[in-house]
Order: sequence, then C-alpha cells, then structure tokens
Amino acid sequence: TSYRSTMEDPWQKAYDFAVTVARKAGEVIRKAGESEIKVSTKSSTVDLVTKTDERVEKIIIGSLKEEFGEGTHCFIGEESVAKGEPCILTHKPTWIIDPVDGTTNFVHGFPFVAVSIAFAVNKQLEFGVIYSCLEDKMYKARNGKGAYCDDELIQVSDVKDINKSIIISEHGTDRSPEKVKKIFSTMQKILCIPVHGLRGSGTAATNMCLVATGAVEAFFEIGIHCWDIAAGAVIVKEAGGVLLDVDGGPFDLMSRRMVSANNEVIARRIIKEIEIFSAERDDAPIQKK
Ligand SMILES: O=P([O-])([O-])O[C@@H]1[C@H](O)[C@H](O)[C@@H](O)[C@H](O)[C@H]1O
Ligand SMILES: [Mg+2]
Repeated sequence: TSYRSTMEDPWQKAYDFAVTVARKAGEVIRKAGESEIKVSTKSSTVDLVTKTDERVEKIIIGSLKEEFGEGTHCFIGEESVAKGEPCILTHKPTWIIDPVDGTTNFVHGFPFVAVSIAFAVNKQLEFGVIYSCLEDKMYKARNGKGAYCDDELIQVSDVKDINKSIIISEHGTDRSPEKVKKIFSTMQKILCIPVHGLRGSGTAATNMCLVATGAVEAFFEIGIHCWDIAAGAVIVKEAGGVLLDVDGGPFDLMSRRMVSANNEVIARRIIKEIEIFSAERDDAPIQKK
C-alpha cells in the first residue's frame, strides 16, 4: 500500500515535490530574464539581488509550506536570511534553498543560473535538487540512491593525476584586497602544478554538478553559504565524489568553505595549495545592534 511505501521511504514524496517546485521556479527565472532586471545590493556592492530572487524564494517556500505544513518543517532560504531570519540547522526536517544561484550571471545574461533545493533531517542531508534553468538540466540525488541529470545516472571522473585535471574556483563577493590576494595566490599555485585548466561557471550549485558529471575534477571555495552547496553536496557524494573542509578535515555545511572533488587524491592535492582566510560561519550568533 502507499502507506507502507511511505513508511519505508519517508522522504520520497518530499524529493519528488522538490523536483517539481525547482522546475516551476526555474520557469519563473527564465521568463523574468526576458524583461528588464532591477538590481539591488546586499553585503557588498558586488553582492547582487533582484526582485526575482525574492519572488522565487517566496514561491518555493510558499509551495513547500502548503504541502508539508508550516510548524513541522523549517526553512533556510538565502533571501529570508538576508532579511534577518535565522540560519541555524536543527534536527528538524529543514529545507535549504537558494532561489537563484548565480544572481550576477542572471543579471548579465551569462547562461548559468540554478535553483538549489536541499533537505536535511537530523542535520543530515537527505536529498538535493539543482535545476540549471537556462540549460534546462535537472540534477538530483537522494542519500544512498545515486545522482542523476535528467534521469540519467551521473558519475564523477576517474582522474587521479592532478596534472590531468580541470579545477573550478570562484572569487565570491568579498573583495577585500587581502582575501582577493589569497584567492589569486591559490589559483596561481594550482594553475602552475600544472593542471589542464581553471574554470568557474559563476554558480556554486552548477559547479558542483560539473564535478558530479565528471566535466571537472574539483570545485572549492571559501565564502560560499550553506544554500549554495547543500544540494550540490548530496549530488557530488552520490555521484561518487568526496567533500572535505579546506583544511582537510570533515566537510561542515555551515562553515562557509568546502572542497568537492571526484576523489580524495585530487581533493587533498588541492587542499595542499589552498590559502585559507576567515569567513564568519553561517550559524554564527547574530550580533546585537
Ligand atoms: O549569490 P548567489 O548568486 O546566490 O551565489 C553565489 C554563487 O554561487 C557564486 O558562484 C559564488 O562564488 C558565491 O560565493 C555565491 O554567493
Ligand atoms: Mg547562491
């Protein structure tokens, strides 16, 4: 019976629903990109936000609340947190949402923009859905059940030789000279290992899908947020990849930093070159004004 299957697989319905909502959200973003986009800024003059980010987050969270009930599920959404909602992962079923990952791309018409929806229970990520809406590619993965792009199983690359790899990194939105210097110093060292190439799509979510499909060997960044990487973390892991902290320790979703790679050999080789700088944790206590 459906009751029994629900009991055996309690989050399948949520997973399927997330895919539907992500597709719907992506359609809204695609349409919005066809007309004029009004841009505001957040943490810095290059940290962009648009009405579409806010509208799409409302659509996603609204649909999820309607389906799963307000009190029982928690929500961490990029634009809700920007407006002062808490960003703390508890044991409760929690949705982690980036309505528009790659807002700068969206504003400029650079063709990589993604909707990222992840779901965690007991602080463990259960599934992740990333809809790369301009390419019309639906990436998804459930814990223990493999990773897919448009219903085809995906796998990380089997390259172990760093000299034969492509690595992705991003610059983020903090442009303080000391941090930018470390970012470029790291990139220079990696480029000169040498690797085949350095890339960046402008969205962390899409970057992680590129690791998952084997198009690149690794993606790392300091300064990202949990909503940029939560869905991607499940997709990379289920595609056979690994996640680590930039210091080689275990991956921590709220730490604002991460290395995702096809295997541990590549991950640890990259980690050797990373110049770490500080980024305040996503779950740091909000400072009283
Ligand atoms: O602001 P947003 O476009 O949702 O997310 C950004 C993108 O993922 C970008 O690739 C990464 O470099 C930034 O750190 C993120 O903030
Ligand atoms: Mg983002």
